Amino acid sequence: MNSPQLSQTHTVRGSYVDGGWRQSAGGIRSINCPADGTHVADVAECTSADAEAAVASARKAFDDGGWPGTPELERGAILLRVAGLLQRDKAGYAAAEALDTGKRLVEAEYDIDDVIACFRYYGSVAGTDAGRVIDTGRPGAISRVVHAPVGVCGLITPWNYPLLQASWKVAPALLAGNTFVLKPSELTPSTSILLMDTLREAGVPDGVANLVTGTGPEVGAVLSSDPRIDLVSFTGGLETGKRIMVAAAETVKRVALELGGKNPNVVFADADREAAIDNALTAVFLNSGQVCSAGTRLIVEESIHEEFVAEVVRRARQIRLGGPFDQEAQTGPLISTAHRDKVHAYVQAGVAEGARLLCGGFIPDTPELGRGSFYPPTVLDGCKTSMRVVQEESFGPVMTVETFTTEEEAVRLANDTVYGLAGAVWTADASKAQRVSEALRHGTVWINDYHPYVPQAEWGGFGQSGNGRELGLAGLAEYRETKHIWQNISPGPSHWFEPSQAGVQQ
Ligand SMILES: NC(=O)c1ccc[n+]([C@@H]2O[C@H](COP(=O)([O-])OP(=O)(O)OC[C@H]3O[C@@H](n4cnc5c(N)ncnc54)[C@H](O)[C@@H]3O)[C@@H](O)[C@H]2O)c1
Ligand SMILES: C[N+](C)(C)CC=O
Repeated sequence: MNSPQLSQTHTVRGSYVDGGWRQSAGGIRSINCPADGTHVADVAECTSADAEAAVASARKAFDDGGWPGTPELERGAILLRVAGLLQRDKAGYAAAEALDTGKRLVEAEYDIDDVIACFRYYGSVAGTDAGRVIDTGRPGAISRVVHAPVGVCGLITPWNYPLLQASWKVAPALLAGNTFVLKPSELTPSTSILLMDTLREAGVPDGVANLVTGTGPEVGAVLSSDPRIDLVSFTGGLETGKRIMVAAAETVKRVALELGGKNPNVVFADADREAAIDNALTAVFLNSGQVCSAGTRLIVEESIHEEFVAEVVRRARQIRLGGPFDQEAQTGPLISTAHRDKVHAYVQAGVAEGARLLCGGFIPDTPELGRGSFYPPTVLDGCKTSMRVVQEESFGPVMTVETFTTEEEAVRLANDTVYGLAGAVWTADASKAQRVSEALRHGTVWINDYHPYVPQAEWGGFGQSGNGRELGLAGLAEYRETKHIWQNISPGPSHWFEPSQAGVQQ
C-alpha cells in the first residue's frame, strides 16, 4: 500500500525499513507545489520511533556483514544499475522533483542527469583502489593500509536539490560498503522516496538502504545522536549544521557538513563583458538564488561598475518567473512563503543599512504569481561588506554589489566572509586569474565561468561552509575508515623481556 508510484500525486504513509514500507504512527504532511499550491503528495511525518527502527535495520544489515563483505566491484555494478534505472525513470523523477520544489521541469531534468552521473561515477571507480602496500624496511613484514566501511551512516539532506544532494551521499556510502538511513527535507521528500524502490530494484539488499521522512528535530535529531550511527553526513544551513555537530559529539561520530555560502563573483574591467554579465545573472538568479554556491556577491571593478550593473539590472528585470510546466518561465518560486518573507526581510534590512534597491525587492501579487511564493530578481547596489545582506545567506534571488579598485582589494572583499564555499573570477589576464584563484579561500573557484561541477571533482567548503568533501575520491574517502594491517611472515620471539645474563630479579 505504501509503495510510491511515479505519478504526480502519491501517498506514502511510512518509512522504508529493512527493504519494505512500514506505516508510521506519526501524522501526514501535505506536500504542495510552491508555484501555485497544487497538492503533490501526502507523506508520513515519521516519529523518532520510526527513525530508531530504521537505524536498527541499518545497524543489523551492517553488522551481519553481507553488504560490507560484498566485493566492491559488485557494489559498483549495482550503482551502475541504479544509474540505468534512473535513466529509464527520468521523466517521473524529474516531474516529482519539479512539483516538490517548484523549479522548472527542464532544470529538474538536468538535476536528474547529474544524479545519474554521480551513480555512474562511483560505479565506475569501484575496485580501482585497494589501499597501499608499505615498504617497512623489514624483510619479514608485510604492511598494508586498506579501506574499511565506516559503518551506519545518517544522511540528512536539504530541499533545494533534493535527489542530487542525496545521491552525493548515497552513492559513495554504498560503494564503500556502508549501510544508511536517509532523511530528506520534509518539504521535498518525493524523489528520495522513489529512490528506495529504485535501489531495491537494482539489487541493494534489504536493510542496507533505509529512509525516514519527517522533520529535523524529530527524526533528523535521532540520526545525529543515536549511538548506533557511526557517521552523519549533513547538507543544509549553518545553524542546523552546528546543532548536528554538537549532537554528534556525544558519541564521537564522524561528521561531514556541507553548509551555505556567500559566494563572491569578482569581475575585472578586462573581462569578456558579455560573458561576465550573462553569467553574473545565472550565478545568482539560477533556481531563484536557492543554490548554496550562488554568486550573490557581485564584486566589480569600479571603472566598469556603472555600465556593468545597469546592464545586469536591465536583464534582471526581464527574467520571467513561472511554475514548473510554464514553457515561458526562466526561473521558479522560492520553496515557501515563509522563506520568501525571510528573503524579503533581508532585502529590507539591506536598504535600511544604506543599499540602493535597483530592481526587484517586492512580493508579486499578480493573479499568476500571487498563488505561489515568488520573489523577483533583486539587485542592491552600493553595498558594504559589513551589511547583513552581504554577510548572511538569504538564499534567494538577491545580488549585492560592491566595488574595488585594486586586485588586492578584490581578494580582500571576496574573502571577507565566514563562509568559503565557491566563487568566480572574470578576467582576460591569465596570470591575474591564477593569482586571484589561488588567493581565494573558497572550496571551488571558477575562472571565466560560474556553476559547473562534475562528480569527478571534489565539492565542499572552507571556513563555516563546512568540513569534509563530497564527490571525487575525497567524497568516497569520507565513507571509508583507514586500517593498517601488519603481518609478520616469519614470526619468532622478540626477546624483549628475556631474562638478562645478570639473572632474574623477583
Ligand atoms: N554546501 C552544499 O553543497 C549545499 C548544497 C545544498 C544546500 N546547501 C545549504 O542548505 C541550506 C538550505 O537547505 P535547508 O533550508 O533545507 O537547510 P536546513 O538546515 O533547514 O535543513 C536541512 C536538513 O536538516 C534537517 N534538520 C533540521 N533541523 C535538524 C536537526 N536539529 N537535526 C537534524 N536534522 C535537522 C532538515 O529537516 C533538512 O532535512 C542552505 O544554507 C544551503 O546553502 C548546501
Ligand atoms: C551543490 N549544488 C551546486 C548542486 C547545489 C547547491 O545548492
